[in-house]
Amino acid sequence: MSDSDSVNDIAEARAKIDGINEQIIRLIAERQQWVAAVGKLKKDEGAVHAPDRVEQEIRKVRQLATDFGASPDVVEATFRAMIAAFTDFELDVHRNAASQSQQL
Ligand SMILES: C=C(O[C@@H]1C=C(C(=O)O)C=C[C@H]1O)C(=O)O
Repeated sequence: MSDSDSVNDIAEARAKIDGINEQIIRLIAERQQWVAAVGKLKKDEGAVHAPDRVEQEIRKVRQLATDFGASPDVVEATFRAMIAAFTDFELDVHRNAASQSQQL
């Protein structure tokens, strides 16, 4: 398979993108497990939103993007969207865990 600078077949480039999507989703699934763990450990719903932590992560991922040759703006936008979705997910996990512990 040719590299991204010399590829001249859209289907071949898209097959690469599809393979990368699969790797990203594997990592998202792994990330989800850890976000769920955090959601169970937080004391209350107010703690689920952690804006200082989000900004700290954004600073880190922008630097990592630069180190790896990715666009910091694309990486920031991607992470802001992902973290927003995970925060909603974490809120569900936290609520379920809280209602289960009330039933015990
Ligand atoms: C996972 C956490 O909770 C939420 C989800 C985050 C994420 O997906 O990175 C970051 C901050 C919070 O909005 C956390 O506080 O670490």
